[in-house]
Amino acid sequence: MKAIGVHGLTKRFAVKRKAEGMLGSMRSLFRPQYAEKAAVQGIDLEVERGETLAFLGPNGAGKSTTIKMLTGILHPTEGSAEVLGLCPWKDRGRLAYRIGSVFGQKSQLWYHLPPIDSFELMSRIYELKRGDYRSRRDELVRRFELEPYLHTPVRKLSLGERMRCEVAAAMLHRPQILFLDEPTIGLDVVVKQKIRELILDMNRQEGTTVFLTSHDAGDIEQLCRRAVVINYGQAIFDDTVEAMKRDLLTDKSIRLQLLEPGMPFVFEGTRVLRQTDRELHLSVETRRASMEEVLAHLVQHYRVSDITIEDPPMERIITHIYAREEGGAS
Ligand SMILES: Nc1ncnc2c1ncn2[C@@H]1O[C@H](COP(=O)(O)OP(=O)(O)OP(=O)(O)O)[C@@H](O)[C@H]1O
Repeated sequence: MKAIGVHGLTKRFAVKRKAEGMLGSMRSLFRPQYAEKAAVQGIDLEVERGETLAFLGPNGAGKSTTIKMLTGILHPTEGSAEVLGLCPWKDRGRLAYRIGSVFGQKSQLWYHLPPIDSFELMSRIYELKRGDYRSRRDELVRRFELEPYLHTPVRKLSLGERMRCEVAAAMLHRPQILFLDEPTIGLDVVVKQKIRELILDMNRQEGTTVFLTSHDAGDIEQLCRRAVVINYGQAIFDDTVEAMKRDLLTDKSIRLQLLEPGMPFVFEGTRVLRQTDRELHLSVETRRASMEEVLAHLVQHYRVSDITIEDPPMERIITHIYAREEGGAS
């Protein structure tokens, strides 16, 4: 069943054009001139219920604007969208009962209240039955380990503590879709990991659809099965995260620990990144050199104590997609 269907979704903003110089500034003050800026340009997208989708793109690509349209915060200039069978900007109120959102840069909790009071207020806003609310709250407090912070005003919590409360708050009413805009920004690795595990748990146990934007490769790899990449407001890639890695992984890295110094390494299709008496670090272009042959060559010519083979980091893969688009290749 479909969770999200989007056709030709477009958003253009009217931005003030500031004339140069003092006189120009005065003129724009009294007679402002506007130009159109296209933030999202005709996006088509279908997301099935229970899917975990990474919605990716460089800064300013139009990700947040798309999420704002899908959650009903913004009206599009053109196009249509259906989220859980509702039009987000026309049925924003009804949709709010069925979706949850976390904006990493913006708190949804009441700043001066402790989280427990925010949860209570939200339960009223979402009109949850008392018994259901209490059992859900207690379950989330246990899973997210929130007990120590429940009674501390949000303003006194650390970013990591607050974000755990934010994600729990977004899940209080058992949303069918969770929109996450940079949910782990600024968090340390341990808290990031915890938040990812909790979101994945929700997806697996409750079938929650996850729509995530993030610049964090770990979020994408660990949370999402599918990736859509947008640039200049248009979708330029739509496939599984696995396929994104497979198609674009044109190199691998091999790191050897050596028992004794070896000869300078030379092999067609490879590049030496570092060679010392005890270490050899190579990059292998897999379209030009077979990994099997490179490994056989290494074992034959060097005394090896340890060997590690690594894929390039996700950041590089995504950078590659953007660069490919910039270069006009398909
Ligand atoms: N209210 C607005 N008025 C004018 N322009 C806007 C407005 N909101 C967004 N934009 C512009 O629309 C474009 C897309 O912005 P958006 O915030 O959707 O990008 P993003 O992909 O979420 O970027 P980031 O990764 O930096 O968060 C940007 O060029 C931005 O400056």
